Amino acid sequence: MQKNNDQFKSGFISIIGRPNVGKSTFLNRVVGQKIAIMSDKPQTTRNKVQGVVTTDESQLIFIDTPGIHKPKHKLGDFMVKSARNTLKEVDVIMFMVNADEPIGGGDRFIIDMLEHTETPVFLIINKIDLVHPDALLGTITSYTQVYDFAEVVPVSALNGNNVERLMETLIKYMPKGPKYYPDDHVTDHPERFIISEFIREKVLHLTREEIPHSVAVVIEKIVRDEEREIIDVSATIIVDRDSQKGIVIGKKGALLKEIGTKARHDIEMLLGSKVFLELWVKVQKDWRNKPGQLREFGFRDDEY
Ligand SMILES: Nc1nc2c(ncn2[C@@H]2O[C@H](COP(=O)(O)OP(=O)(O)OP(=O)(O)O)[C@@H](O)[C@H]2O)c(=O)[nH]1
Repeated sequence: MQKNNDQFKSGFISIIGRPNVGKSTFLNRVVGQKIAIMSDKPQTTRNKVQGVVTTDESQLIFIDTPGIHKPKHKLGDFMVKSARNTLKEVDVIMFMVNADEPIGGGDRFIIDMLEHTETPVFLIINKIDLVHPDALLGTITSYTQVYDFAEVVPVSALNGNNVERLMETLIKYMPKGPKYYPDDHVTDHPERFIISEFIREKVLHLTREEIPHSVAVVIEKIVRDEEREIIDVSATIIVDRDSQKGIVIGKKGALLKEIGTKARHDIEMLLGSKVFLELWVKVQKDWRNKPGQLREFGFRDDEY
């Protein structure tokens, strides 16, 4: 039953943590739809992705911030700036860490960033399915010794263990507020962005360590062909170096074909239509260090 409007609670939650701690996995679990890219390689989430969870009494709006790390090049600067600014705007910060790894330099870097924030910070110990409960206590202590967390919640984003309790606790911290989004709204991003992320995800999965994060995907067109009842999608995969172009294409184009087949499947699910996907590969040297090109690929400094 819908509660009275003056009882409704809503707010914004930022998920931060070192790359690979499971932020996207968590988001996908609570939102219940594949909207944030998942990968076993670090730093695959580069744009802010919002997931919206609406219940009868509340609406939680999640911001999946890029993995915070010490900036190594221009792209890193964009990511850190974005993460830092979101911390000020939200109602709760979820600081997610790995249950099976000790506190490290990357975590301390984030904790330093949290020093000056007044927003309540939850310590989320993820991947508890990988550790013995006895080991958990030591991990918790190592974090609570260095920061005064508003809540400490161990979860497994993968199998859902304790996620429900985390959601209930989050709701407690939300202020009274409006329903910002309609009930069926799960993401703010246009289909274009999600499609490019699907393709990028396949490139990263299928090329393993050979292609680092130096890959961008630009969607050239999405056109519905009413007669053929098909959607034509054309996209360009942009890499740093000639050698990477060869890797992405593969022997006689085999890898590019596999990337295309897998991405097409996801895009068809998203759009609910048959899709014809055309992929190109282009070399654009050193694109990560050129602000002009970063903007062209969708990284906008002034948005943050
Ligand atoms: N065993 C286990 N694995 C998990 C859990 N949550 C996430 N993973 C795995 O950890 C890896 C990284 O998960 P992601 O969700 O992509 O991590 P992320 O924090 O979004 O990574 P970035 O986008 O790089 O910041 C994937 O292989 C997940 O399957 C968990 O609760 N248990």
